[in-house]
Amino acid sequence: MSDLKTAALEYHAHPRPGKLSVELTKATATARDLSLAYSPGVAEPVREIARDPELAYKYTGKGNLVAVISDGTAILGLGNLGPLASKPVMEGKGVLFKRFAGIDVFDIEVDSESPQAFIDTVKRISITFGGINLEDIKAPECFEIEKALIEQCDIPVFHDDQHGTAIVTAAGMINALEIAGKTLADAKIVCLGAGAAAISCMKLIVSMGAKLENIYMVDSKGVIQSERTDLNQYKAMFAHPSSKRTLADALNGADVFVGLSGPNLLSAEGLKSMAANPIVFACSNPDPEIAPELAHATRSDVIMATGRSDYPNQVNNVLGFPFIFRGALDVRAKRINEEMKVAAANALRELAKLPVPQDVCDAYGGAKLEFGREYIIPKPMDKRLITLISDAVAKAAIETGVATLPYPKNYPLQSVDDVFNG
Ligand SMILES: NC(=O)C1=CN([C@@H]2O[C@H](COP(=O)(O)OP(=O)(O)OC[C@H]3O[C@@H](n4cnc5c(N)ncnc54)[C@H](OP(=O)(O)O)[C@@H]3O)[C@@H](O)[C@H]2O)C=CC1
Ligand SMILES: CC(=O)C(=O)O
Ligand SMILES: [Mg+2]
Repeated sequence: MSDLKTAALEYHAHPRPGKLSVELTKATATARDLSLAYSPGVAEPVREIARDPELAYKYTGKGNLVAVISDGTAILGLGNLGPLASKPVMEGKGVLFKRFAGIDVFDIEVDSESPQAFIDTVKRISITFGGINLEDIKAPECFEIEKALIEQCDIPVFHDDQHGTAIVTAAGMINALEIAGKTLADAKIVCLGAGAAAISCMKLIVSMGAKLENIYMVDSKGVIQSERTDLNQYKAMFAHPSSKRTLADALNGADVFVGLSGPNLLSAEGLKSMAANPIVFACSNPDPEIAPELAHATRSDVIMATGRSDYPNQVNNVLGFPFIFRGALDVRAKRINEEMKVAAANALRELAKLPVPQDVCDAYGGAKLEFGREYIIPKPMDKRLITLISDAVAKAAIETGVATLPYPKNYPLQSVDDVFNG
């Protein structure tokens, strides 16, 4: 077994199985405490909530509780391995929510026979939570599922692989283009993959200034172009007239490659054919579309990012979902709208340009981190993410009328420790 495999299995198994547990937030030392926490005292908040459902936010953990829910149909880039196998990833998302944004998570793995069964299950349990983070559900079913749940639930429902990924990718791409001396409006972009993450990423960058006709989306059958007759409605949005048919055709002269597909699908030859200062976001997890070592050996001018924690430039939705939900929960937003997503992307992009605190450099091996080819996007350990992204999201929610609470008194948060100092 490789060192990483052994260490990863050991980490998950010991000293107790898994990565999360439930903690108590109130005193439970005496009979008096128990008479408040349970019978008879618990009847009082029950009666209050029955009278006014909004009081669930006052008397229960609902307002700080997010469900991370999967059917296991697209677990990272590992494919459809079923709901139970997705549990380590869903627990992992719970770890990130808690560590970076102080949000409690129940991970829920649903064994559903159809998208409708999944929708019905999630809808029925949705009242438990302040928000729902859908995870690792494959396209195209994920689009129908998210749309239905947004319509049926009165709490934020957010498919992280779509929107979390899109927000972080857009931020990283705009910064990388700036470093390469290019612009989003002129960039020729190849997106390998046409699933949940890819469709949403390309939609967001178009809304932020990329031109649809400059985007070549490539699925397992080749370039998505007007003559294809096998496209679902989501892929069809990206079809335009083109003589390009293969990934190699699309890569020739391209400025940007975004991989949201699977491992080792970008060859050295393909990378060689890209324009000067090529930007490569090989975001498939855990194994990228091209290994950074091969990319750097192939092109000395490449600006390279992966979804992984162990290389520079981690373009991963961890930079988005904890802070976006924090902001949305704190103003009790009814949904996470486009303005909130763009606000998050811009906050993330701008943070990358600020001087990096020493503790963040220390957490990443001590090297000085500075806006440039090896640092296009902030690091997950940067405490300023909660300050800036959650603030931007909360303000955008208020400005666009989806917030039901005013700007919080404890904002902008300086750290996770500030969350309950309202
Ligand atoms: N770094 C990050 O933050 C994130 C990374 N990802 C990564 O993106 C990838 C896709 O995830 P997701 O969108 O949720 O999954 P989906 O199942 O929704 O989409 C997978 C897509 O990959 C395409 N694909 C698979 N194999 C090939 C191939 N050989 N050539 C071209 N395209 C191929 C599929 O093509 P077809 O449509 O023809 O079947 C499909 O469009 C995963 O590797 C995941 O780890 C996802 C979210 C976040
Ligand atoms: C990062 C993530 O959500 C994924 O690869 O699916
Ligand atoms: Mg995912």
